[in-house]
Amino acid sequence: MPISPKNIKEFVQIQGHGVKGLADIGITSLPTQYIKPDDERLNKQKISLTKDNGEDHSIPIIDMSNSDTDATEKLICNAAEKWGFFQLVNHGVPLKVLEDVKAATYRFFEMPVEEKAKYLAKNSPCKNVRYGTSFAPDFEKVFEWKDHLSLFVVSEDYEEEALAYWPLPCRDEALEYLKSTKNVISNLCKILMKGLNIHEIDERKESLLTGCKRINLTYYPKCPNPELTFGTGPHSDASTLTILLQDEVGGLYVRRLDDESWIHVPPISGALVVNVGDVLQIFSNGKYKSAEHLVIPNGNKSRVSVPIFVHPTFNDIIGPLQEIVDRGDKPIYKDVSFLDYMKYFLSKPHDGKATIDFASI
Ligand SMILES: O=C(O)CCC(=O)C(=O)O
Ligand SMILES: [Fe+2]
Repeated sequence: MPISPKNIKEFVQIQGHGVKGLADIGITSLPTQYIKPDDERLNKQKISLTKDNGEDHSIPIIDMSNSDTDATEKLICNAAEKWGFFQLVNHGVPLKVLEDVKAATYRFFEMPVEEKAKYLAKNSPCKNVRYGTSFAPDFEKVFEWKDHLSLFVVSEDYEEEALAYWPLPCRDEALEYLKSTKNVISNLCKILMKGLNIHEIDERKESLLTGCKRINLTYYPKCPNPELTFGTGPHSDASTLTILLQDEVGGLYVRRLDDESWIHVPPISGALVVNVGDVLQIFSNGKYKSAEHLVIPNGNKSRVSVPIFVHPTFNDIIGPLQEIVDRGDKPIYKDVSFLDYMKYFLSKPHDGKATIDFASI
């Protein structure tokens, strides 16, 4: 079936075929709606090597099973300051849980369009379950080459809602992934707070850091011209922390904080990629940094990833943490409502690190 650029939006977004639908009918060149202007693309000059003269320059790889916990904690806080990104190995989440949620992602996206379309925003029986494409297609001039299923976890009794509404091909696996990552997430929060000299995490603080979560099952189909587009455009996350499971295909790049070049995040079997989000940069008054990152799709294979965005609740106000202000540090961010922050993030295309200006003083 030939597709003219005129009906791309109808086919991909409105009918819900997604970009996977375009890949499945075998398009051989990228529709113009996905082509980024030349000066915005990731060209080779902007990429730095992960290995140079035998030296490894990639983001830190941190082994959580190291018996020297002080040293591990320092590595984590240091990575959050200097990179905003690191990979965790031996984190305690069973490999099977990770493999199962990747397989479940394929199962969801391989369903017929009629099944997936039941979860489009206009059809979904639950507002916390959303199937969609690109990032913010209502606001983007150029779309991103990806489809996703977003599962929001907004309350303590999320399990009941999940059992009732999450799509069956991925429901149990996504729930298991969520449960199995709970410890590592709370452990990371504790360590990162300790690095700010905050030693007590009461219920209130726990909720501020991790009160809501969103799991995205993300599908980047094989792309006819990957060099002309983004699977995910340059952005930093609006989260406190993001825990990301990627498969073996690769294509995730992070912007280095020192020289602003982009560096590949090499897939490591069983590892979780962790990144600092804008909210933690704000909470820490700029000590921890949310780094920009992007995804280039692959020309030969589809790729899946499963991020968990960990964030405050939509009733929370975010700003530099009270302990930091009480210590006398001059706040560089003002208090803003997290709901407003999120609304702002979702009302524009991905635009690098610009969102955080919303909270800058
Ligand atoms: O798919 C990935 O590797 C990263 C996706 C991402 O950065 C995001 O969804 O915020
Ligand atoms: Fe991201």
